Amino acid sequence: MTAELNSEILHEVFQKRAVNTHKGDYGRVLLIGGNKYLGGAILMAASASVDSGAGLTTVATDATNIGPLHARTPEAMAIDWADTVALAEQLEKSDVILVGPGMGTDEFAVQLLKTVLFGVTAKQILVVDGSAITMMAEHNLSFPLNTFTIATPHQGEWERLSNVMIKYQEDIPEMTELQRQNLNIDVLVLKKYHTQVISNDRHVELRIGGPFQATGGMGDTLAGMIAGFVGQFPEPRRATEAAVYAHSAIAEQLAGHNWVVKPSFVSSFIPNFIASIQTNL
Ligand SMILES: NC(=O)C1=CN([C@@H]2O[C@H](COP(=O)(O)OP(=O)(O)OC[C@H]3O[C@@H](n4cnc5c(N)ncnc54)[C@H](O)[C@@H]3O)[C@@H](O)[C@H]2O)[C@@H](O)CC1
Ligand SMILES: Nc1ncnc2c1ncn2[C@@H]1O[C@H](COP(=O)(O)OP(=O)(O)O)[C@@H](O)[C@H]1O
Ligand SMILES: [Mg+2]
Repeated sequence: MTAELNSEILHEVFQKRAVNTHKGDYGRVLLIGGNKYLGGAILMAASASVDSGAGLTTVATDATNIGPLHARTPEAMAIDWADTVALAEQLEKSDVILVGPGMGTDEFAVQLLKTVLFGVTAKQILVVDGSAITMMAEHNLSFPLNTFTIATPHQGEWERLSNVMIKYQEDIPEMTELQRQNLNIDVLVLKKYHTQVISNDRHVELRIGGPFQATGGMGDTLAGMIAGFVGQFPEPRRATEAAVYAHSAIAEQLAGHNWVVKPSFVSSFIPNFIASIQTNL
């Protein structure tokens, strides 16, 4: 039975911060994506990670995106994703790695994705989104065996990756669960109207949110939130569920006075939303 994902998850996951802590205690998050044409995707993921409260956010992206990133989100650090030495250093020291938003699917992107999939370790958490999911499907790549992996496909991306057609995703959820296990995904966030979050201990469904979220960048923002949440809150399954719930709860609040809710608008309300549930005072 699929249970409803409700606001209780927020109270379970959001924890008051201990006073004697510092940025190193709240996650070193590395976001990899944004080619020359899709830089906005990784910029949106970056602001979502920073606004979620990640201790340190670093972006590995096409060099053309670094100036715009710094102008919009100066809290984030950046490296040129073609700089193999800087990339290897960041890959080694990060706690959470998100790969895929706006990455594109060209040969450079495929090689970069392989570097990430082969380079992650058991101490890290990997979040795979967007173009990275499409490339995994196209090139038959495997998720790493020893790294906790969260995949965030929309239905079209899940169809490519799992070969479960969208109509069967709806009618026969058991096929999706079987493929989640076969593909070695620890948490599957199957994004759609009524997003599902499926992990080995439970299967929950989101029943808030709405078509005011049907705008490019909404998933890139969710991916950045998930990275920021798993970087700072314990238990990545529950932290992912909390991110999925908070993302749509914020959008729904904003939809009261907005026809569409811009993804960057959602991000800007994350700190306020978390504080409405949990304060540091
Ligand atoms: N400003 C930017 O730079 C943006 C960059 N983006 C990036 O562009 C790349 C391609 O992603 P896209 O998703 O746009 O394109 P894709 O071509 O990968 O997927 C979209 C296709 O999937 C189908 N589909 C079926 N069910 C769906 C569902 N429930 N939700 C969404 N689509 C569904 C759509 O009809 C469409 O044909 C990704 O890396 C993504 O991160 C997008 O996020 C859009 C904004
Ligand atoms: N009609 C809808 N109702 C609820 N949520 C929606 C709706 N349309 C889109 N969303 C949400 O918006 C996000 C879109 O993600 P995605 O398709 O990856 O966007 P992008 O890649 O453009 O950033 C998902 O979280 C999805 O659940
Ligand atoms: Mg997407």
